[in-house]
Amino acid sequence: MKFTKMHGIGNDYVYVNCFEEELAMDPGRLAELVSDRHCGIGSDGLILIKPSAVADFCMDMYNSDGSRGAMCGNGIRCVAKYVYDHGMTNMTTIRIETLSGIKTIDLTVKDGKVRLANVDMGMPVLLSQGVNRELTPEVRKEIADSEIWEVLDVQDKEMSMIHISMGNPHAVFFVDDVDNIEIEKIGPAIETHPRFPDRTNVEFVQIVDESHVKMRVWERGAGETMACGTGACAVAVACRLAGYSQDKVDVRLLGGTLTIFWNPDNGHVEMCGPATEVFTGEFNV
Ligand SMILES: N[C@@H](CCC[C@H](N)C(=O)O)C(=O)O
Repeated sequence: MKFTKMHGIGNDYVYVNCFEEELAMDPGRLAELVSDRHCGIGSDGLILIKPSAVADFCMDMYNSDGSRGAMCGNGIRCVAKYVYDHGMTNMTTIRIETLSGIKTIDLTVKDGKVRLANVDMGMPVLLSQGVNRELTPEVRKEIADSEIWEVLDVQDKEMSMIHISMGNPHAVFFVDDVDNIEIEKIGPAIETHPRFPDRTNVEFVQIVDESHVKMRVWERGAGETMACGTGACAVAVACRLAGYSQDKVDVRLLGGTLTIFWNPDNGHVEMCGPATEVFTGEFNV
């Protein structure tokens, strides 16, 4: 099977062009095999680039444990770069179908290659306290502090979080020092907490100033990763709701920085960042 290894600020996936390749096995099992950092290629998961009946292309993503993800922010920038750089389209505005809807990506191209991708990630949804409330510009203006937060009992400690969906769920916690979090211990405890029957992604965020924050992520189905695009969007929304940041914020992750803008006019979140192709190869299945 031919593949391409790509990453979005260190969040790395194996990409398979399904316009040309046929999968020899179930994609979840394949994701586990290719992701193995000793016996496979090594990645946070697998992303299939497929034809779409409703958009220009379709992205189908799997975490390294074989579970399917509805959306992947770093992955979608890489898919957009792949289809442009490999001559599958010459459009610089591309619509990509995902399990959480169609996303539009605007590409910045230099010397024939994609350098930056700006993704319309859609409207965030508040999940705290078990509600499912679209954060429209109107809701955002009137929402009360008491509706935003939820207290979670984690390992006998009460922790306040803001739970946001960006097409996939993110539990956001504010801390004083992200570098000192025991993420290997607390990450899985929150990911698999009985409060989240479908598990959740977990973010720890430290405020630097009104337009800069630092975060680390424990991803559902993958563990700690260098970055998470949907996670950075959820963090920016949580920071804005909590009154810690402005609409536009630079989110610094272990692998680099994403610029996130929560547009007050249409309620959509925009994510801007790079995408990188590392190598191509063949995997024996
Ligand atoms: N790394 C991704 C998110 C991948 C899916 C996530 N682990 C889930 O299961 O929801 C990103 O960049 O958004």
